[in-house]
Amino acid sequence: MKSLKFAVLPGDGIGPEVMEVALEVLQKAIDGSGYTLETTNAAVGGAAIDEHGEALPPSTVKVCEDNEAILFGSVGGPKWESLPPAEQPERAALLPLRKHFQLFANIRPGLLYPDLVAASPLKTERIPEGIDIVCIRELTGGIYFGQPKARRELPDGDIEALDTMIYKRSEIERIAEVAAQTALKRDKRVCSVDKANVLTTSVLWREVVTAFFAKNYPEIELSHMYVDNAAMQLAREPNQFDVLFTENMFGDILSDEMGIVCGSLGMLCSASLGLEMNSLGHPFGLYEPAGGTAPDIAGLGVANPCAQILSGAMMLRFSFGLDEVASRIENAVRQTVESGIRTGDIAFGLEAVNTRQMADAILTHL
Ligand SMILES: NC(=O)c1ccc[n+]([C@@H]2O[C@H](COP(=O)([O-])OP(=O)(O)OC[C@H]3O[C@@H](n4cnc5c(N)ncnc54)[C@H](O)[C@@H]3O)[C@@H](O)[C@H]2O)c1
Ligand SMILES: CC(C)[C@H](C(=O)O)[C@@H](O)C(=O)O
Ligand SMILES: [Mg+2]
Repeated sequence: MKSLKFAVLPGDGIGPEVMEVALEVLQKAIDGSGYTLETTNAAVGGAAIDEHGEALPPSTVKVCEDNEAILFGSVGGPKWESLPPAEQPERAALLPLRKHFQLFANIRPGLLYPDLVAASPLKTERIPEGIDIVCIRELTGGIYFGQPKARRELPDGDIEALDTMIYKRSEIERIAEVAAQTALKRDKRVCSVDKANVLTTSVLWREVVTAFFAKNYPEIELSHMYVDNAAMQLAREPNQFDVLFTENMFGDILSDEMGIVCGSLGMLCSASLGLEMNSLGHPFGLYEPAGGTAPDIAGLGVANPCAQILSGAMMLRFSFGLDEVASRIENAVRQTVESGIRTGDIAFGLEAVNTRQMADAILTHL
């Protein structure tokens, strides 16, 4: 038996709830395939603060380093919001993990099945065929990581705080390559989103992206859009996009918008990849739902597990090369949703099921 060796970091809030059933789905999907799951659990986020006194204990980093991929839940929540900002789960665990493994390429598919259009806040006639776009978000640069970050009291008693937005040409080129490779497997259209009418980093972004595509990928149709317009266009006509390509913070904001336009954040999975390969010769990656710990429904057992399950499918595809198994999981999720079995966030008129029932239905479609 060959083993699929990955780290499991459930985190906080709905993280452990959706992780538990996602692992069952992965297990069933590989049953009889000659593979076995070899998972190692590690504490992260608020759960790790409670257990070990820090959000990202060295032992957790070690577990991640010793594995071929990371399946991540989500971190954060009201319980830890009163801690000093630098110690909070998001900043002290998730961002350092992304940086540590240089996971600069965040891939978030915005897929709305035709049967689910009623769950989108958009009018059905605007999206009769559903939605199929993908957001490529730069994940280890920009204002999230730029130094200095500071907060200080001024002589007149006022207070100021600053974040710094920095991009290097090399950082822009390496994520442009990911956008291009993604587009080549799709409709060969990339829309690069920036704020080049205001930001210096965006001026560089646009220059570098334009030159990069002209030189390396003339067959791809490249367009540029300001981020404010992109936010509006995404709500107006999402299918005008094929690959939506942008920097870190714009991608964070636009991908949540894409999530709801595609029915629910509970459906939005993601893969974060770098250049490092695992011992199997596939990209090492971190796979996580794009949404958070959903404190408003955590503990109730009603969260939508699809984003976590689909993140697991992305892991099988990218980090283990198991395309066929990944597709089977994606089909099982799709068939379940199409059969009308839905958690509350996507039920819209149908009777809502809970996390367990949703997962059971997905299991029966495998
Ligand atoms: N990757 C991560 O770890 C991650 C991502 C985003 C937010 N967060 C953290 O999560 C906490 C809550 O953040 P927030 O409330 O702004 O965003 P959120 O994504 O947790 O929740 C926003 C809304 O979406 C809903 N939602 C999200 N996932 C869902 C699912 N699977 N099923 C059903 N509904 C779902 C929630 O119920 C809520 O109404 C914060 O601490 C935030 O920093 C973590
Ligand atoms: C929790 C937070 C740090 C994170 C981000 O902003 O990248 C999240 O919102 C996401 O979209 O993955
Ligand atoms: Mg986000």
